[in-house]
Amino acid sequence: MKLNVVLSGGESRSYEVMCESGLHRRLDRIIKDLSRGRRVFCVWDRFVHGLWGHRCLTATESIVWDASEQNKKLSAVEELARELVRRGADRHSLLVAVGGGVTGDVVGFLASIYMRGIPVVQIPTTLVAQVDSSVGGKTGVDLPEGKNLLGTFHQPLWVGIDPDFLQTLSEENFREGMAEVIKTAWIGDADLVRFLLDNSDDILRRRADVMAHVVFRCVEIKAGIVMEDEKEGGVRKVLNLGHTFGHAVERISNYTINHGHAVAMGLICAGILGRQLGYLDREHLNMLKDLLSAYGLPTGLPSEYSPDKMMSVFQADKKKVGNSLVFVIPGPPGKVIWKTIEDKKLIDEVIRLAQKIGKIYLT
Ligand SMILES: NC(=O)c1ccc[n+]([C@@H]2O[C@H](COP(=O)([O-])OP(=O)(O)OC[C@H]3O[C@@H](n4cnc5c(N)ncnc54)[C@H](O)[C@@H]3O)[C@@H](O)[C@H]2O)c1
Ligand SMILES: O=C(O)C(=O)C[C@@H](O)[C@H](O)[C@H](O)COP(=O)(O)O
Ligand SMILES: [Zn+2]
Repeated sequence: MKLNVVLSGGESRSYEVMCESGLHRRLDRIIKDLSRGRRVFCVWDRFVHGLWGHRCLTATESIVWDASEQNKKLSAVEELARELVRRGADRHSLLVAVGGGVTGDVVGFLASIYMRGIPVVQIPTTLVAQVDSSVGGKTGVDLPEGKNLLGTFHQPLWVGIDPDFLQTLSEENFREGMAEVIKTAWIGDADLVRFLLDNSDDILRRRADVMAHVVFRCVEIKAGIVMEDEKEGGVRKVLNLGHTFGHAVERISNYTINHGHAVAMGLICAGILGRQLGYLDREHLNMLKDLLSAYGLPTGLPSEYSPDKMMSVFQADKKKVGNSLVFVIPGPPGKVIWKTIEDKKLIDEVIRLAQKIGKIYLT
């Protein structure tokens, strides 16, 4: 399965996303063709290299790095850049990011600034990266003050997704990816939401054909939004559903809560906000909760994420306009809006309700 992401500027700014089981075996050949004689450097997540490095991209020069959210920071970008210089990478070189969303974001960012910008190919190996981060060109690193506060838009030259990579993912990381799948389905496709509810056993077993369908459909939804609004001037904000709350959770936890779990908590908060505003009915809020629960994801907010702490971290949210916070709010599956919320008491109330949602909405 393939699709083209066509950005404003036309064909010259389009790129292919290929999703195919077994693709990892063809990557050396494909990258060689894409490189057109340029030197290629594959930057691998060290852990993924240990699992997959002998099975693919063996003909390409490798650099490994210790990928983790704690290491998604500017100093890691500098270290990798210096390694590239030592190895003779120049402005005609091509980078290939092989790993999860952290590797994709960091290597994408590095590519966007290395000698003022070189191309990057994304080879996503986690579910988060396959359904979300490898497509759309957002790159970046965290600051102690907040998530992804330094970054660029740098669209990849090509994206190669092989659902086979998902077979070696830990249970926790697979479930984490399901939070972004649920987010994407809720934004763009009521049928996919139904599919996720009806097929949780096959999905949790990572049945290859089912996963290929889920991953590709998410990529189609995300690519459609990115094609409409590459740099988040408008509709792309919906891809941030659950992220205002989620990013605050990540930051408050000092990045010890992983992105997917934080997004799951954020989706519940956003759902409660939708309910309070009369945009999401009780039945659909319960459906969202059931969906998260079917995939073993959090369905509420732990009590340590108090309204005061959350409020102070929201100040670093990139969707803020002046002093006003902008929240993405779910309606029924397939319908999402964004809205400026001035009423701080309402957000306070939402956070409190998220801490006891089981009692309030399901009895
Ligand atoms: N740019 C975007 O649009 C975008 C979208 C979504 C998420 N993100 C970012 O992505 C990051 C989260 O991504 P992630 O969940 O992939 O985290 P990650 O890259 O840290 O990977 C999670 C873990 O899985 C391991 N791993 C990777 N591939 C594996 C495989 N095939 N088999 C076994 N283990 C494997 C990694 O070593 C790591 O320990 C966050 O920083 C988030 O902000 C960015
Ligand atoms: O691609 C997008 O746009 C997204 O918002 C996707 C999110 O899942 C992702 O976590 C992204 O990194 C968040 O971006 P940010 O601009 O809120 O930092
Ligand atoms: Zn995300």
